[in-house]
Amino acid sequence: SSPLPLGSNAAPFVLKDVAIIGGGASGAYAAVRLKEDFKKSVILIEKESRLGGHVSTYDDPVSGKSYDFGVQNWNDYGPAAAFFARMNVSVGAPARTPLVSNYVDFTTGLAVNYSAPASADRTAALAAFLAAILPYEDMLLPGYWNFPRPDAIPADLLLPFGEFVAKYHLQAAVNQVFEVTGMGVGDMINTPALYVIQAFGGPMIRNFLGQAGALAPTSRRNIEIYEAVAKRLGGDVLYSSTVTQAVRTSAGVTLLVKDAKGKTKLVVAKKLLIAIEPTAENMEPFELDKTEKEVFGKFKYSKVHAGVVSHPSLPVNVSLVNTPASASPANYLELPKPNFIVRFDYLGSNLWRVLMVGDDKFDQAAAQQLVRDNFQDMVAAGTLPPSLNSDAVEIKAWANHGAMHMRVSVEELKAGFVQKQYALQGRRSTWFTGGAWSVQFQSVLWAFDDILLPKMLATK
Ligand SMILES: Cc1cc2nc3c(=O)[nH]c(=O)nc-3n(C[C@H](O)[C@H](O)[C@H](O)COP(=O)(O)OP(=O)(O)OC[C@H]3O[C@@H](n4cnc5c(N)ncnc54)[C@H](O)[C@@H]3O)c2cc1C
Repeated sequence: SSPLPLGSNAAPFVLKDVAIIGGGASGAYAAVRLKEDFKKSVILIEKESRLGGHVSTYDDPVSGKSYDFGVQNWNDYGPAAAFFARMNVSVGAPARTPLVSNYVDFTTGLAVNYSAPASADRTAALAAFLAAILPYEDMLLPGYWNFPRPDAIPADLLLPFGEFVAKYHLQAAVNQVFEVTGMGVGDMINTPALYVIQAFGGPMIRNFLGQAGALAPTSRRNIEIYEAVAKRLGGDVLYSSTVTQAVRTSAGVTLLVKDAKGKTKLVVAKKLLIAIEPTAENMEPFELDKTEKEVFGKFKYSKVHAGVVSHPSLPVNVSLVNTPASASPANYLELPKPNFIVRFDYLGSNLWRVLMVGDDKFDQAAAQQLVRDNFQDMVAAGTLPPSLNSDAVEIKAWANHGAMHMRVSVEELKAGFVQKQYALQGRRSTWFTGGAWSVQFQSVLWAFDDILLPKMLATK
């Protein structure tokens, strides 16, 4: 009853209960649960040569130390602690090196005379933020399963975040919300509050308020969790592989999968679980129908990059925080506008982490150029000392995180976007997980999978 195999008769044939696309947070976790808990045969198709998606651990050959420049830690939310235990990865509170913040306008390279909010004011604002969003938490986490009808969406969620901040007097928390994760949405102040709440949210605030913990492997190598998953999945992963063509019907799916060497395989599966961002480019091989195209075509998104860089002029034990001159002395709603570098953070061993966010055209070349330009501007402005024997910033490691923080306009939300998006679940034997269906936090996505998988398996 499977759809007809595609193309090449020579391609080896793989028959599975579920084919999963993308071995990041949501796909790798789903693969383990489907295989071990639900006793399904799975095949995980991952385009890189490793699992783990946004986790980037840099093993420094000089110092022998490891530095995480992607995912920093896991909110102790939902199944997170249990999953680490299950994978035999020992976890503790994440190591945090205290850094001194130096505020610099990266558009000019000049230092900014900025007074960060007092810590007591920030804590009070975070507590007020949590109280303000508490009534909405069940509508939003761990996904939009209980999202209200278009005419019942709380007005707070549709306010531009800047107005939400003003309404609840959250000014003293804004720079922290932005610097930690809120910057992912780009122009945070003008983004609907819904998406900033999703980018920061209850689990994160509880962590900062000391009401909930955060976890990280005690090895100080965050990739350890996905190395453990890879071991458990063994030959059920096709690495360095992507789908080049797909036939999807209500009876099942057939996928033509190609690896880096150009070798192809046909995968026939009863169900398909797509665990990658649904950009037009990513979805192209899946031959979306009109309904799917209409929904996914509405998404706007950011592009995110992170790197490990080095230069003798960069300051040790310091975080250079991008702060517009207009934020001086204490205008907390003045934030960098995309495309921007958020910070240069000292890691240790003469290494710094850079994190940057841009629009949908912000590619790796543009991001790396921005690093070099922002750095040169700081030297030219006298904010950083010149160095006699080293001009350009050296890029030691790079992660192109691609499209993230999928979001739509208030008008689309009021036109029932969330309901239309969720109605795609299960059509043509295809199910979806990942950030675009929930939030950009690994432990929340694991909790999202815990809800999704039984629904997926309950269908014929
Ligand atoms: C710099 C950075 C720091 C972060 N820090 C944290 C943090 O501290 N804590 C936290 O909880 N979250 C953090 N996040 C967010 C978190 O990593 C994401 O929300 C989460 O990884 C999203 O999971 P996902 O399954 O949707 O996608 P991903 O984890 O990105 O997984 C997608 C996977 O699919 C693969 N893939 C992509 N396209 C294809 C294709 N066409 N075919 C096959 N495979 C494909 C990718 O290689 C990847 O492995 C961070 C994100 C970034 C970028």
